[in-house]
Amino acid sequence: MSSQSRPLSAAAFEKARGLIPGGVNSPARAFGAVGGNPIFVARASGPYLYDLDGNRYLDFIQSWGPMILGHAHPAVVEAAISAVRDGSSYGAPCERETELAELVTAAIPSVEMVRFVSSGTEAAMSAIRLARGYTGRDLVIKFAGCYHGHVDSLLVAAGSSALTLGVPNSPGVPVGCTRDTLVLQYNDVAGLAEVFAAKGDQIAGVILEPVVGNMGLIEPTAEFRKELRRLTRHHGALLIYDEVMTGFRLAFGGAQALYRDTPDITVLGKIIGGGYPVGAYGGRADVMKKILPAGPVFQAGTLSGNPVAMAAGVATLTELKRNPPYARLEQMGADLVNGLKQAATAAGVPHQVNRVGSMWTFFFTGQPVTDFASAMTSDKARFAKFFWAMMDRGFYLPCSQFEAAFLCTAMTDEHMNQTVAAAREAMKEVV
Ligand SMILES: Cc1ncc(COP(=O)(O)O)c(C=O)c1O
Ligand SMILES: NCC(=O)CCC(=O)O
Repeated sequence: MSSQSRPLSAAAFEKARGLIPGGVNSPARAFGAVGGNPIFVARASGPYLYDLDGNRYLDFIQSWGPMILGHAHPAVVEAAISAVRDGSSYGAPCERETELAELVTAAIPSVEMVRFVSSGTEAAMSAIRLARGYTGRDLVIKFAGCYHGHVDSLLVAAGSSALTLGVPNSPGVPVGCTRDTLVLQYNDVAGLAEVFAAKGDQIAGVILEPVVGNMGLIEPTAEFRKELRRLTRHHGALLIYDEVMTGFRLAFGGAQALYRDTPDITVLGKIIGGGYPVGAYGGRADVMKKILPAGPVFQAGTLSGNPVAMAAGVATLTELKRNPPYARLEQMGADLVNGLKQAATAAGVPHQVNRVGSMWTFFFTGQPVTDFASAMTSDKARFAKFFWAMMDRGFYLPCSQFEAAFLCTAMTDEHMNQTVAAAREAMKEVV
């Protein structure tokens, strides 16, 4: 595909910028790290996005993860339409909530009970409050470069757009809100042991992305996971897996199924709402029963358990259960990444590619990427050039080096081949 022209997107962005800060409702989509204007999406279908100017892109963002079945999957569309016809929100319980809760708890054994909210941010915030309420302790450990939404106490050394746009610790977050947040390096077993030795009896919980997507994709070591479980258990702290990205993506039961881990609390979002606003947190029944009105820990929401989001979530999980795509996504991911590595090697571009299943990141660095510091060795200017070289060929990659890319079930081997062929050309433009 030749270089694309986007005057209508440019005009739409200009107009939005006068009305919406930065022209966007979430900074991750502003193209801040790569320069230039974001595309404005007119519609999306299967693996493709179409912009206002009529250009088509193979979409490796997939709404930052939720659209594992691709855009506008017929079963999800039907379920949502049917739910809307029954009324969009009640502020009263309905059976669609229980139906999704049944699917989630059956898929993830550590989640015996689940509470639905409206975003991943809300879910992570509530999970932290629950851990503190349950243990009667204040300290929470998080890891540099992990992102858990924009809740004040977790917006410390945060990944995703906070990192990309240079505000891992945002103005407006009072020191008091983050005083009880301890930040460690991902995969740093010695650091973890040290903090638990010093403060173990004050630690309410440890929250992490069990596979990180928000500083680019980073895998946990087996030792790190093992020590996390051992130390939290030993010291009476709760282990919180933030599976907003990985839940129902890396396996039906999430990263914890892949690794056979058992966290105390799991944070969910994205896929479980099938593209509608949703979040959830769940875990051991004795812990979850501390939430109001079963227990004293407050958490509420007008649109929590929204029937349209529940219906879309039920349709998505039902489809994933009926036709498990994980083996095929794994194979497509492996083929794609091998092709990208070959393209980079042929062009003499130093690189590291991290991948778990259908999530991957191509880092422009020669050094293995295992934590925040090694992710930072990437050549961001080269990444930006590659991003635009791929955009111009019709491939929509994450617009930051520090984000994961996603595959969806609507993609085929042919799409992977096309992507590799485009990358071969694009790599020549970045050296
Ligand atoms: C791991 C993780 N946790 C939490 C969140 C926050 O979710 P949301 O954007 O729905 O608030 C995100 C993504 O944004 C995420 O990737
Ligand atoms: N890693 C980025 C996200 O997952 C969220 C996108 C957004 O905040 O728009």
